[in-house]
Amino acid sequence: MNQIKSALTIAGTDPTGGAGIHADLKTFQEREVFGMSVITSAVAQNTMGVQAVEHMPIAFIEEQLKSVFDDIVPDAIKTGMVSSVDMMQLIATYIKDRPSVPYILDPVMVATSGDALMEEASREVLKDELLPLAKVVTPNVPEAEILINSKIETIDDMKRAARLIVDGKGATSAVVKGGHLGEDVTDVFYDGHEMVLLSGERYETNHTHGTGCTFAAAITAELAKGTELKQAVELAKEFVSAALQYPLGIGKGNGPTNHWGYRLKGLPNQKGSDM
Ligand SMILES: Nc1ncnc2c1ncn2[C@@H]1O[C@H](COP(=O)(O)OP(=O)(O)OP(=O)(O)O)[C@@H](O)[C@H]1O
Ligand SMILES: Cc1ncc(COP(=O)(O)O)c(N)n1
Repeated sequence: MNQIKSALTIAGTDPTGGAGIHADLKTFQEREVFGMSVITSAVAQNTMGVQAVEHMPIAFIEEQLKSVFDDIVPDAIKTGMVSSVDMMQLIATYIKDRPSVPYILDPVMVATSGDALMEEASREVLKDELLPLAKVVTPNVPEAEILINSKIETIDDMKRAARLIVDGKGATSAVVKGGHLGEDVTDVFYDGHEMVLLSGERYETNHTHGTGCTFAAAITAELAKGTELKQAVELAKEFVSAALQYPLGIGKGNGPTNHWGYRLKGLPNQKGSDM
């Protein structure tokens, strides 16, 4: 029997289940990877916005990390909401200690509702300490603008951003996501050699809560299973597209995505096998 692969998400919570840790674990499960989680911050939020945030004490985040790593070393690690400099520096030590485990950095800064999820003071540490460790970094357009300190208005700007993040800042690869760039939902993937445009149909839906988390979690699950990098990103794009194509219709605001949408579309789960 093949050993089941596992993935760890280090992120914040969403009690309504659409974003953060919850979106990640649902995605891992759908991709047949054993999901584990370390909570950085408990967020009282829903599809309408963020109501309150409690950050976990650093010592307790470390206890959680130790609990996981003393027992089950993950096959891939993803970070989402990591608010403070101290949290980033702690997490960086765990990632550096395991250079062969792919690390996926979703540089979550602001929720869809506009609420801040990362302290401004953490931006430089994210750029200097986490970015160079990342196998893939997945900024949306506003996040990429902060990473490169310049405006992004076109696909060419997205390509320039991806180049600066990889060639300039040391990530192995980047996907600059286009969900916030007008009518187009083209994402730009760059791995230092190849620039690939990932295009897809734009679905007219406000059920987009957790889209970014879901996309990065799908990449994480694929890398945990050993899928090649470009293929992992392409599969994740199909996964998140299907999650938007079949909205669930719940929530009073920006509702959650449908994590089993890809099954309705008949996309394969494991390579070569239909669900
Ligand atoms: N309306 C849409 N239809 C189809 N695909 C979309 C749509 N909106 C976003 N996407 C895709 O979803 C993924 C996440 O993109 P986006 O730029 O929205 O990230 P994000 O800002 O981190 O997520 P969120 O909007 O949840 O905060 C990308 O692959 C993007 O192309
Ligand atoms: C705990 C947490 N992490 C991340 C997001 C961003 O979600 P999105 O994927 O919509 O950008 C969120 N709203 N809450």
